[in-house]
Amino acid sequence: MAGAILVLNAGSSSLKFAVYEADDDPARLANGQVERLGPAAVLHLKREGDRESRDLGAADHRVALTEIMKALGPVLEGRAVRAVGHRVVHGGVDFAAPVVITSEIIEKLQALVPLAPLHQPHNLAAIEAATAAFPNAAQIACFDTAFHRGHPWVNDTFALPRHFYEEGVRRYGFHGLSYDFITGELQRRMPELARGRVVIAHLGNGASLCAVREGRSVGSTMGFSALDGLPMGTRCGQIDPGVLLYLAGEHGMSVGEISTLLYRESGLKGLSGISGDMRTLEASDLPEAKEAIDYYVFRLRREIGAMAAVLQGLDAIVFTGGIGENSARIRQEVCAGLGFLGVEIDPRQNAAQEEELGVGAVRILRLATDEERVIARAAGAVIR
Ligand SMILES: Nc1ncnc2c1ncn2[C@@H]1O[C@H](COP(=O)(O)OP(=O)(O)O)[C@@H](O)[C@H]1O
Ligand SMILES: CC(=O)OP(=O)(O)O
Ligand SMILES: [Mg+2]
Repeated sequence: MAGAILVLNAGSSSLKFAVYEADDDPARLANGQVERLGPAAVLHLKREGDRESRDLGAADHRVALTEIMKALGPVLEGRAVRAVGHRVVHGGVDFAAPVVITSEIIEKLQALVPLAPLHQPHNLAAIEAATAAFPNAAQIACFDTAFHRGHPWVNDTFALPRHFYEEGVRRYGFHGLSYDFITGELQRRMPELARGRVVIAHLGNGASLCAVREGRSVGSTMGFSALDGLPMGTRCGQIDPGVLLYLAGEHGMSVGEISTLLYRESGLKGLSGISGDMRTLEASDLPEAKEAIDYYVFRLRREIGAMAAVLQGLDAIVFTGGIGENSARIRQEVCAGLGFLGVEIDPRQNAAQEEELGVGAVRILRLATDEERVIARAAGAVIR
């Protein structure tokens, strides 16, 4: 029976999936996602040039996974699933490369749930569901943190007493599977640029920047958790730790309440009071929507400047992720304030969603990311 590799990627607002042949550079048989998880989720499935979208109504990650498994029935018919590759957002200090999942590993990943509450529980639930559905398949974990593990120490630490670093209180960085894919694309298609100084902006529901030199991560805006750095759909991004002390001390907020506030009620959603979804905000005429976007753009520009300083110069900016790939407005507004770095965007090429957008000294690229492909390659290598 022909073999297949299934990939599951639980993001904070989406559950993405893909099925590949179990070959060397595996051909993709189908892919898609359940997006806008919440009260009005939508399932998209692409297969052999066919596209289908279906409203699911209210769906969380669990419901989404059940619907995806149903939708994949016909794709998997007559094929044995040899491996299931999982995105696991937090690998902590122990995991710097993909691993075959065992019960000991699950225990270690479980311990990291408090560090990535919007992702890790769903990643683990997907592992459990896939193990039950495909008991003979290898289950493989691929980590968002792995790409950043070669960070220089100054970029990896906080200015806390040193024993905290040993304990694992470090700046890990996330979205590593996406950065891995994009740097791979640069190496394959633009090798000269791949040797240069590149800032990759992964702007999805979660968002971060990665400073890449010679294909390796030397800095990122995300840190110990996926809260730091840029503002996101529902997450605050960088915040003065004094605010947290104030909330605990003066408002008497518990750890759980502060966690809910920072992970689920802040960012674009908190600022606008309307939505954490960029499409909704861009379509709104309310001043609060514009203000939330203004803050998003301001912080993005500020952090791109910081990453350019980490790299001591800038050869290219790459936009990727749901917002980076699709929002001409965000790309335009961000680049408009970066002329001093040699960043100049062509409004026509940008509006036309072309790949090359820059007309100044710094190249500006819009590239679609493919975290599932990176996971499939790793899973393929394991079963070979
Ligand atoms: N055409 C578009 N214009 C603006 N924003 C978009 C567009 N398409 C998707 N987005 C935004 O992308 C974000 C989701 O990104 P995605 O990378 O799919 O999320 P996740 O982090 O869950 O993987 C949402 O804020 C969504 O509104
Ligand atoms: C790490 C993270 O924030 O991921 P996502 O953008 O998929 O939610
Ligand atoms: Mg994502």
